[in-house]
Amino acid sequence: MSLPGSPFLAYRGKELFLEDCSLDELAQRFGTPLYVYSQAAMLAALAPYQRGLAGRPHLVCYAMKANSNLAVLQTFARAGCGFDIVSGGELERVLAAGADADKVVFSGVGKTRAEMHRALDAGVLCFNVESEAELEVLSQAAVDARRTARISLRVNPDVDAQTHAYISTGLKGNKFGIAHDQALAAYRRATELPGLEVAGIDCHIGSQITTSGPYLDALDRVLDLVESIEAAGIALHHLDLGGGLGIVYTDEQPPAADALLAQLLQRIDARGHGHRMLMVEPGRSLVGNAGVLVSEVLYLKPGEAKNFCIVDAAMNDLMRPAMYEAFMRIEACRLRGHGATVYDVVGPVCESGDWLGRDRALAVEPGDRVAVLSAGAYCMSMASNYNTRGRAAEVMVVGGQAHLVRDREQPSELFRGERLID
Ligand SMILES: Cc1ncc(COP(=O)(O)O)c(C=O)c1O
Ligand SMILES: N[C@@H](CCCC[NH3+])C(=O)O
Repeated sequence: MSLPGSPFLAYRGKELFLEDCSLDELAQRFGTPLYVYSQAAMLAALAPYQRGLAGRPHLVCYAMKANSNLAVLQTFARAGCGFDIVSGGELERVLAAGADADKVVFSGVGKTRAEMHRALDAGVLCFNVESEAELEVLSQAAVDARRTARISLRVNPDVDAQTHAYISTGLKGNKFGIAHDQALAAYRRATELPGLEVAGIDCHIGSQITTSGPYLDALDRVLDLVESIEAAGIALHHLDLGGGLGIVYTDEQPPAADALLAQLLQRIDARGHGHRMLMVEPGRSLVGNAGVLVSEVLYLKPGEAKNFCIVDAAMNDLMRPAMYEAFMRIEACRLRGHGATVYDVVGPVCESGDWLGRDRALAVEPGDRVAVLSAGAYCMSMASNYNTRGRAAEVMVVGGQAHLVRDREQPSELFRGERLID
């Protein structure tokens, strides 16, 4: 029986497997909490993007904030992907993973001068600029570095992505991008400034988007702008459509990437923009359903109002439920014969917001392991050391073999760089 979201994850008899690896056995071998990723699932998620864009100049830039493990980055770099980064730290990571800087786009509303200098030295493909003020600073940085910064302006189309308020980015109340009405003036300014070369335009309206309507609305707004920018004599080489496509956590039905792209390309072609290089910046949809978090049941605590299943993973390992009240499926790694009890699945962190799932029917005993599904995106990459907890280890299954791709952080490593005062 395979589970929603991933054909790579299924029960075989009583045991939960990711590809050919029993999650219970991986937990015994590597300890818990443990993130486990399937490389095959990541590449399978990339395929519809590549299919959807085949035959035209394009670049799939993996938005690495979703999961920045080096082996994950290496997987996408070897598959020909570029990367969407949002910090100097992400730049160092992609370079360490063997990616080409000239396939990197640099997004983000708050790039520092130091980050701009490093990205200019590395030779990134494009800066996705998010304000006029940033344009001025980038121009100065490029002149100082005696380099040219290729730029695109991120436009805020004021379109509702119909997602959680915290992960909507394309509404005028959001901090992201340059307002549609101000974009043409910003492009004019960009052509006047030294050190800058206008390369394209981009737009990203939010994350976990499950219908194509908002994408089509945003595209229309962007193409309107492209037409007025080119009418003003400013050439745009590429069109970056951003990321944001949702995944299945429970019963969502997002369009497949190739189906979504077919709709967008039809609109692009119909309006006469088919010659442009196309870029996309998917994050969650490439990795989300390719990973699970495996955790051990420490204690079962029956209560008057609630039963608690206390596990060894916590909000510091996986904060989506605490932060967005996000629903993530939780399954036993080994099915038991007895009936299920309804539990809140919680971690050891000292916060009542430290929960991974509420009101979940589980048949488990202490020492059993559970898997939080769809945990490949925005889980390990958002982990922290809160309560001075070391971050989990990470394993990647490649061709049926499990590889430890990141060690568990040990408690004694967690105060490195701190000093006592004499
Ligand atoms: C500029 C930009 N590009 C791409 C992404 C990736 O989004 P997602 O992981 O939803 O595909 C994000 C995150 O929302 C983003 O801010
Ligand atoms: N962290 C968010 C997604 C943020 C997308 C980045 N702008 C989540 O877990 O859903």
